[in-house]
Amino acid sequence: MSTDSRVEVLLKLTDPEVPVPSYQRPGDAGCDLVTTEAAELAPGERAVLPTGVSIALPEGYAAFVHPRSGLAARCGVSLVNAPGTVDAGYRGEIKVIVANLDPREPVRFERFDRIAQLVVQQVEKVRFREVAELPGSERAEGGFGSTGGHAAQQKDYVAVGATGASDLRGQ
Ligand SMILES: O=c1ccn([C@H]2C[C@H](O)[C@@H](COP(=O)(O)OP(=O)(O)OP(=O)(O)O)O2)c(=O)[nH]1
Repeated sequence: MSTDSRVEVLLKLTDPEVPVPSYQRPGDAGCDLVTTEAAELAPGERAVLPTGVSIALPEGYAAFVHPRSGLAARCGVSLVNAPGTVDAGYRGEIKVIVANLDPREPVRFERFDRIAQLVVQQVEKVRFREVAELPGSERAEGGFGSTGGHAAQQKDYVAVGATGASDLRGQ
């Protein structure tokens, strides 16, 4: 009997030289994804980079493409859509939408540089039931800074379609 409790995910390499994504250390939540194309991003620029892998997740799972914090801290690299969502039914190559948020320095990726990490999670499917009134709660409609704590950065938020922006002020 197998003692391996890990969830099996089918993987196809769309680039045969790509290393199979793996966890760097025990306890890591994400496996690193590499770019198969070299790219240079000017400050503020973005690119959709191929990873050379496609997967078939079991039903009830999704994979999330997360930024790598080292790249973010050192180079200002983030993902435009962080976290990117890979649906269980998606069979195409996983792509990573990187952005260079550094205001001054360009960033260069070489082929097989690790640019993101993939976190696989179980996801619930819900069935929406429409009601006239929602049950009460302590937070009620408070949001967008309603608990305070960042007065120095306080700004007025204008919600698209909102009639009264004051509802959304963080105070
Ligand atoms: O960072 C990402 C995000 C998504 N995808 C792939 C897998 C996902 O299943 C598919 C669609 O993504 P999403 O649903 O986020 O995109 P959409 O803009 O809503 O497109 P669609 O209309 O195809 O759902 O694109 C990636 O490869 N990388």
